[in-house]
Amino acid sequence: MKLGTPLSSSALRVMLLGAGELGKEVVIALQRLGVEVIAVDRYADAPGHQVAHRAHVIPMTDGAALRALVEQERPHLIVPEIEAIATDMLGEIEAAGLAEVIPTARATRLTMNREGIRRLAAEELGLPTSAYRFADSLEELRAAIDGGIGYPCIVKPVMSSSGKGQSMLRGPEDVEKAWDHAASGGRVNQGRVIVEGFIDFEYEITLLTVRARDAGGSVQTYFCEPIGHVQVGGDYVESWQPQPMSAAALAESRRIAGAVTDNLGGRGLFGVELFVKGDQVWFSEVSPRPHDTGLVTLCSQRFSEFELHARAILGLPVDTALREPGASAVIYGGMDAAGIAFEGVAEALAVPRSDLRLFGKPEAFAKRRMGVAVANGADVAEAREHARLAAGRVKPVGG
Ligand SMILES: Nc1ncnc2c1ncn2[C@@H]1O[C@H](COP(=O)(O)OP(=O)(O)OP(=O)(O)O)[C@@H](O)[C@H]1O
Ligand SMILES: NCC(=O)N[C@@H]1O[C@H](COP(=O)([O-])[O-])[C@@H](O)[C@H]1O
Ligand SMILES: [Mg+2]
Repeated sequence: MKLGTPLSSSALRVMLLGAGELGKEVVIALQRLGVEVIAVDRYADAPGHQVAHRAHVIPMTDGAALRALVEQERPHLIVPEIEAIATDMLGEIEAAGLAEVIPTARATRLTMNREGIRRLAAEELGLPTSAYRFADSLEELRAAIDGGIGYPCIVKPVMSSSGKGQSMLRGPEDVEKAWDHAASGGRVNQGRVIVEGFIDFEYEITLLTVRARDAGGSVQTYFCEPIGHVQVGGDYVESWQPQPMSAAALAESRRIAGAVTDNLGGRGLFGVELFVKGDQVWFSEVSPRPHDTGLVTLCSQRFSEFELHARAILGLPVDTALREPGASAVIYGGMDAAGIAFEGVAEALAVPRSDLRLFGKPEAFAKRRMGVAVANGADVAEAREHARLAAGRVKPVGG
């Protein structure tokens, strides 16, 4: 893939579908390599819009609108950044040779819907996962739980992320509430849910896995050090790298991540989510793109997950080495308001070895991720302390 000069006839053009906090960092990484970047999202002034060469707002789940924009912009690469996209149209675009879809149109189709990736991992690849069933109505959901999943269990819309619409159920009295919550919480209301048996894991990790060309030009699989994280209500609040693991659990994690990403194919970085107990590992899900818990790599790796994604998709070699222990801690909006301001930034940055990203989202919600603190330390425990302290000092206030 030849790199050229942005905004000229030699430009290599990349279109991001989704321009949130993760996309913003990918845009910056691509621009550092002289790529012309077009950022697309469902709302105006998304974080990635603010740093791209051009910005567009379209309903990305509308296939016709997506095709029209691709024909107008003629990107060489299309890089999905969020799951809610008209992935069937991505398949048509790929088949027509209009653009290359990262990592592949099939990977984005399978992972946008929990059913696609779960059936692939568990039924085709035979990988260990929680028990699961799918349901299209409250009655079917009750029947699935009574018919074998049991309690506790977790209900999620088949299309959602960041914990939206997710509930943990402890008994029959929780079923109706969980169904209603799922119906209102998915990014695309499909009226279908997955119910999963609860896995009583010791810890959970994201294993960032990169499919990139080596010096000889063939695609190889590279693993980053495991990232540990804490989730509240299905959304990540803290992550750190490296997560200590037994040699057996690490080998099993790599086996699972290798199997899934080999099958999905293409080039790019994947976030493989795994649950671990002792030497036992369960596959949970995979993002065929940078992962929110991987924000920690902004301070812990030689190259962040965003830089690795940029390199991999451009056909360039990668280096997944850890630099030093690091951690990240999320900053939520804490209120529903547009154009908020942030106090305490100087105090936050006075925390030793800390840094911040304020994403610039035009509108805050109480539980919308508006920023993140990252920090290093002598070890993971100290890095976590620094990151938590820095994040806690940033106070969103009304604009
Ligand atoms: N079967 C399960 N057993 C135990 N915990 C679970 C299970 N499924 C999900 N969780 C918990 O909920 C979190 C979020 O679940 P999941 O990753 O499926 O949601 P998500 O909406 O796709 O989130 P994201 O987009 O942030 O990855 C998991 O990281 C884990 O902490
Ligand atoms: N777990 C997936 C994830 O973290 N995705 C990140 O959040 C953005 C959407 O945020 P928003 O809902 O605040 O617009 C996405 O665009 C992506 O950057
Ligand atoms: Mg997840």
